[in-house]
Amino acid sequence: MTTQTYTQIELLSANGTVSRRVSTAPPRLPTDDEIPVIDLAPIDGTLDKRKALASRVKAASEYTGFFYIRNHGIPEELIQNSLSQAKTFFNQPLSQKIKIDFSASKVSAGYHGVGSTQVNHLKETFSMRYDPRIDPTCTDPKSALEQEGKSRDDGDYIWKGTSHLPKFQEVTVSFWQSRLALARKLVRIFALALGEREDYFDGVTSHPGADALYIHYPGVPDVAAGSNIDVGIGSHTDIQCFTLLWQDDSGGLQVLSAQDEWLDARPIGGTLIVNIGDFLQRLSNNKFKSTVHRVYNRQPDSRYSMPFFFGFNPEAVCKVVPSCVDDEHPPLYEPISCGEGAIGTFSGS
Ligand SMILES: O=C(O)CCC(=O)C(=O)O
Ligand SMILES: [Fe+2]
Repeated sequence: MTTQTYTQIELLSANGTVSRRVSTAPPRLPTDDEIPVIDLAPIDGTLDKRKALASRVKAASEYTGFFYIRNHGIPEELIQNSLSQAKTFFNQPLSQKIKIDFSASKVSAGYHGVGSTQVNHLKETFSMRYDPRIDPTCTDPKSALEQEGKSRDDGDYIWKGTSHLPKFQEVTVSFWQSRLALARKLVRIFALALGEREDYFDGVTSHPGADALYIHYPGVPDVAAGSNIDVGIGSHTDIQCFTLLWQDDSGGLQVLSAQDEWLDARPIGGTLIVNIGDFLQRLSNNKFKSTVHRVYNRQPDSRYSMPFFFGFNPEAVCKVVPSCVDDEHPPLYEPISCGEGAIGTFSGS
């Protein structure tokens, strides 16, 4: 009989640095229950179909907090075009990329070079955030910007510094819009999965957190020699409600199982990954799991991924969802806003 051995890791969460027990065994493939592939086609079907979908989402959210989605409605061509734009952007000389330096941006968007965020990693990122001007459901973007105390120029910074790249803005915005629409549909499934009416969160998603990243993990030419360095993203949880993640074929994403073992969340063609973030775990009174994950890119080639982090309206104060509270499960958390929960932890990483 083999015995499992464990070690402790330190990781970043919305509650600061926390320590977790982790098996020292190499990552294994997840079972179908641990990280299921869920067909999203019923999302546009009848209420009964949406409820059946919600019960699958509930099971996955309560177990590992990660699942793949198939038939998500985002055209493969748009994903591939976005990937080409990401590659074109990162292939530029550093002098060009830092024209949209993240630290000089007024809206926390832009370029982060290798080694510039607090999570251990070897990666560079391009990030954009929610902008009412490109949200097709926003009827008055001008006053929305004024309310947030922002000007058009703040949001234009990343587009001005990339305007020499043909179609970069057009494709990047279009991919962002398609994931925003998908996230707004999915949040209604989460509402059902939590035992509420499906419009429960609608009021807090009019100008939601919607941060989209292009990530480039450079390859490690001599993997054996580099085996001691961090190659990817260190262990962390995502801080908002949920993440929609596209990853290329490289592999390397590892997810902590309910039994504290690393699972290999391998890429599956035609799918995106959805994972629960800290804020949704909090609103669910810990029923849904915001799960620790990390990325290793131990290969000579570059790895690319494109995550989209979805949160609620930053100022909306949200309480633990009533259906997750009863005499035996009193609320574990005070009401808080998604913006407050994320303060200090979002760094474009
Ligand atoms: O690159 C990936 O596959 C995952 C990225 C990630 O976990 C993150 O950016 O929070
Ligand atoms: Fe993550």
